[in-house]
Amino acid sequence: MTGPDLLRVDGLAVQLGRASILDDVGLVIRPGATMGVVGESGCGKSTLLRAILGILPRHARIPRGAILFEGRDILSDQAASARGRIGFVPQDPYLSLNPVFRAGTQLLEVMRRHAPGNRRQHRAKLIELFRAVQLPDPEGALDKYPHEFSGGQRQRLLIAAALSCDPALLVADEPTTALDVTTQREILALLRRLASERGLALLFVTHDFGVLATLCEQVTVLYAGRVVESGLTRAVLDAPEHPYTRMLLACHPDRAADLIGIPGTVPAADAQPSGCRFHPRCPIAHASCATEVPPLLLTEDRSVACPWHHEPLPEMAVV
Ligand SMILES: Nc1ncnc2c1ncn2[C@@H]1O[C@H](COP(=O)(O)OP(=O)(O)OP(=O)(O)O)[C@@H](O)[C@H]1O
Repeated sequence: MTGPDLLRVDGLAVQLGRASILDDVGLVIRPGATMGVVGESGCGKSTLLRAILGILPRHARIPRGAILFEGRDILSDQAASARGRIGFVPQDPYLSLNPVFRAGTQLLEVMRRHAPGNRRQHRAKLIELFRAVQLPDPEGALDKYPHEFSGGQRQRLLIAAALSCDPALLVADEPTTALDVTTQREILALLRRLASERGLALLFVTHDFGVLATLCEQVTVLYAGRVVESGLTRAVLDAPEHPYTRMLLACHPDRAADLIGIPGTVPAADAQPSGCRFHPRCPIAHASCATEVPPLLLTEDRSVACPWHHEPLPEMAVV
């Protein structure tokens, strides 16, 4: 792929008190590209999205790193407004709408704060977006309360809201986990279509390798707040190299289930192991893995943070 970067995260560290939630995290998304972020629960996926969206908890610190969006460092106050072109689709449509206000009232309020134009223009744009996300009765939808929509329809509403600021990047935190399987498929197909029709880039957090394979050209695998492997999704899924990625995938040959099954647990963020953070769970760990932080090595089609990635894993490494 060529062209300028749309989003570039460089050497990002996030701390909450003494806990190192993210360390030296980097990723690059080009305009119109799709990137998935995977890793077990607690690996820092949501924290990465929150840092990009500027919604980290108040006590979070960013001791190192940069987040460049359209070339501007959005961690600095002056450039924070550049985040206006990043749309966010939340995880749970049930929790993300206020039940006591009509859909139109809530979404028009979001547009009043973030989109240019007056109320009449915002209304017309919302109806057009409702059409684009295939919400039934787009005009009547503005006057309905959240409980009058199904879960899938609420997610469509929130996707329309995310599109209302004309984003160049749509960030989504497991936007289909609260939905049934059929609705999940429809929402994923919708996101794929919108992304390709509008030239939108997608940054997608998921637990689901099936979702990853269908929606994301590239993948970043996080473990305990660090990137362990990144590259083209097809290459990584077909031939994972980092022991962590290999074990994740070995647990889920159908690649459509939640990530469970690697012996041990993700370390607590305030008790990260020294050296490679995966070494206490790694079946091929060498002595140096406990002391030396492995750099990301560039191989032919990806980056991998393990000098021993060519070594085979012993059988029964996963439960
Ligand atoms: N507000 C907070 N205060 C303290 N620790 C936090 C806070 N938010 C997250 N953490 C810790 O940061 C680490 C990463 O959490 P994060 O939610 O980013 O992980 P995740 O990969 O998105 O997990 P999940 O898949 O379960 O959503 C975890 O150890 C978590 O306990």
